[in-house]
Amino acid sequence: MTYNILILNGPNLNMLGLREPEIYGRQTLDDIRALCESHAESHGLAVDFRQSNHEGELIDWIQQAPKAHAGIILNPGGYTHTSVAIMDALRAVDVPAIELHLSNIHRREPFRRHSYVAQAVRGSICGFGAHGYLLALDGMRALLTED
Ligand SMILES: O=C1C[C@@](O)(C(=O)O)C[C@@H](O)[C@@H]1O
Repeated sequence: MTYNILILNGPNLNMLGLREPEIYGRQTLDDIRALCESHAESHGLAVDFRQSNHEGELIDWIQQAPKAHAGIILNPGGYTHTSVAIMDALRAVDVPAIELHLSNIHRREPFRRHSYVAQAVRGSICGFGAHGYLLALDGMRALLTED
């Protein structure tokens, strides 16, 4: 069985490669998409990889996920720390979700230590750069095959 995983990227992640490379690395979001697609393929998963700078669009995608996706991996960008609405959307759908950050949000400014999204997900991964996406795919596969 091939599980289709929705990977959502929030605001400013389209700027990866240019954006604060000392924090987020030099890989672009397209590089990360390619890494995810090849990792997924070799692990019996399919990925639907998306990015939006708009909170409502991310919420629409979360709401629609149960129609086509077995799990959600979400890097909410700055909405991590502000969005009750994204937390509520994740709670509204019966699909397991994993929160992901490239940087270690616990070692940065104090306002990044709080995540609304963390309260609506099965687990969180942060601080491993682009490799975190692959860890999240492995974690999602384990969740789906153990459930
Ligand atoms: O946009 C981002 C990226 C981020 O989610 C990360 O991947 O490390 C961490 C957030 O605090 C920040 O606003």
